[in-house]
Amino acid sequence: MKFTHFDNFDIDEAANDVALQIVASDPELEKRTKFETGDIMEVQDKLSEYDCIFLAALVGMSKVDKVKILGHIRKYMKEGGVLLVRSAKGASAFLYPVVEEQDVLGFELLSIFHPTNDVINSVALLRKPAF
Ligand SMILES: C[S@@+](CC[C@H](N)C(=O)[O-])C[C@H]1O[C@@H](n2cnc3c(N)ncnc32)[C@H](O)[C@@H]1O
Repeated sequence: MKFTHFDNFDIDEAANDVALQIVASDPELEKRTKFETGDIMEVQDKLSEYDCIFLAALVGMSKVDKVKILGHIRKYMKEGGVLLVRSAKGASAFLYPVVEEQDVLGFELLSIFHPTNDVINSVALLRKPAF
């Protein structure tokens, strides 16, 4: 992704500071990357600017919070936009919240992938339908 711009939202300023230091090791990537500190639940119209949104596994630690955050993102993201949600299966569910089909109402579920190697997180690929 040589021309893609990345906007990162994290509620924790320290997490963004560390991420910024990592990205700064690649000056060309740094130019295309922004970090904003704040609760994703406070981000509204800005979400409609993105073709693709990645939701980190630990954003929404309980099922109730995760479903609320998924609903918030669905409300504001662009129609036809893609949302990649990290999930878990088996023992990794002790560490990370599991996202199931019934949690992603209003999205088109494109794919769920459960890795069988040493990668911990599963991923669900969703699309907001274009009406
Ligand atoms: C697995 S870490 C990802 C860190 C880093 N932003 C990245 O993408 O590599 C999950 C991050 O989600 C952040 N987070 C949790 N709840 C959030 C929320 N409601 N809004 C924004 N960020 C949140 C935490 O502060 C934590 O840094």
